[in-house]
Amino acid sequence: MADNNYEPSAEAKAGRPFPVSWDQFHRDCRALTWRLNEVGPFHAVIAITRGGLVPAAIVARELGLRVIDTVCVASYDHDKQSDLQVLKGVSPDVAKLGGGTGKGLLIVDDLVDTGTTGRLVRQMLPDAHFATVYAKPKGKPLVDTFITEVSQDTWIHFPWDTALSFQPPIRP
Ligand SMILES: O=P(O)(O)OC[C@H]1O[C@H](OP(=O)(O)OP(=O)(O)O)[C@H](O)[C@@H]1O
Ligand SMILES: Nc1nc2[nH]cnc2c(=O)[nH]1
Ligand SMILES: [Mg+2]
Repeated sequence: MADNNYEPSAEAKAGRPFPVSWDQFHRDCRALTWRLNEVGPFHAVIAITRGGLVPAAIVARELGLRVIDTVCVASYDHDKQSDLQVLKGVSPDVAKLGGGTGKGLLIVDDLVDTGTTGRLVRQMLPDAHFATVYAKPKGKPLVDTFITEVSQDTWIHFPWDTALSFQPPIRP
């Protein structure tokens, strides 16, 4: 029987796949850190889980930062966007370091897409610096620093979501 409730996933709607290798991701995170180094210094890094954990670790290593916090949010169930849920906010110690408004704090995420997640963290910490590795046009205005812009119809495949697999040759 036909499923009349079928709703295409965000990935299917985006259409254009953009696979990123570990190597490429590491290089892009380093490039991001070179830019952030011009903006800092920062008291602490706040990773937006889960995707922000990997770039936050690399950025923190490069900037010599050892105070790392998380804001835990969920907005996509695999690739279907649902209501944004805040599962954990900023820890009181780190909020204090940022004077309550986030001044001197660095928020890191892997990407901005529609900007829903970015908007929420900006509301929580309006004076923090918000950095992402990748940015799509709708979310770009929310980010202070990013490295690579991709089109809105691109779906980024991160190395922790993918695995090497056989590809048949183009000409059989
Ligand atoms: O700009 P938006 O449209 O809000 O999309 C961007 C957010 O979506 C992804 O997170 P997701 O909620 O899928 O969770 P994850 O980080 O745990 O993979 C990504 O890591 C960003 O945080
Ligand atoms: N992996 C992945 N997650 C997302 N969440 C919102 N947009 C994207 C995207 O392009 N790739
Ligand atoms: Mg995320």
